[in-house]
Amino acid sequence: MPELDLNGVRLLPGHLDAKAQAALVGTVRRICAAAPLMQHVTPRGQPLSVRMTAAGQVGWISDRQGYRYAARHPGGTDWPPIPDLLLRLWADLLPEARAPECCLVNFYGEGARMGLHQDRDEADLSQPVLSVSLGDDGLFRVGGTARGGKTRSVWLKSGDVAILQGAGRLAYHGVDRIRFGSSPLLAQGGRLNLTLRVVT
Ligand SMILES: O=C(O)CCC(=O)C(=O)O
Ligand SMILES: [Fe+2]
Repeated sequence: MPELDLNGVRLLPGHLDAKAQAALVGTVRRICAAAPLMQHVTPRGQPLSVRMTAAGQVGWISDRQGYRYAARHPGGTDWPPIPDLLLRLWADLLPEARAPECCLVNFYGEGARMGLHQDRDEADLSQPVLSVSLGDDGLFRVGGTARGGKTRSVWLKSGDVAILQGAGRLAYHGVDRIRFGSSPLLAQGGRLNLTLRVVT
């Protein structure tokens, strides 16, 4: 399928075939076994609807103390390593970039969403963020680099890859809703989104 440009965010529809998607689900299950999915709270104590974990040297967490990258899962264990499959995908698509240090795992159950935000907790914003969607369709909204601008929405499907880089690196983005049960990939339904990030 042809590549799309959403306010500088590159979208590669159907980049991963069914076999690659199934293999990635296996790697996510292994990550979750070592570092269980958690429902973080915002600094004000509001629970996020998306459940999260991570792989890599650091993982993104949020609690009463704030949002940040942390060297350990809140349960006290190290984050498991980033799966080779994902490291290869990154190297193939982003040969110029530094190696990713975090793979954030987002799980959207029925009704979960993510509000519009910029990804800017990373130190070097010249480095891209690579996102992989697996499972149920998610309605992805992308705006410009200022809050309140015009936005565009597309349904992200299982196997789609998005790259936030250059002009799109600081684009506001979020997930308004998922079509629960739209994909057979996860037997219990839901959407997984994996983002690879250079953090330091
Ligand atoms: O789920 C998605 O497609 C986007 C996730 C996201 O924006 C994030 O984790 O920062
Ligand atoms: Fe984001």
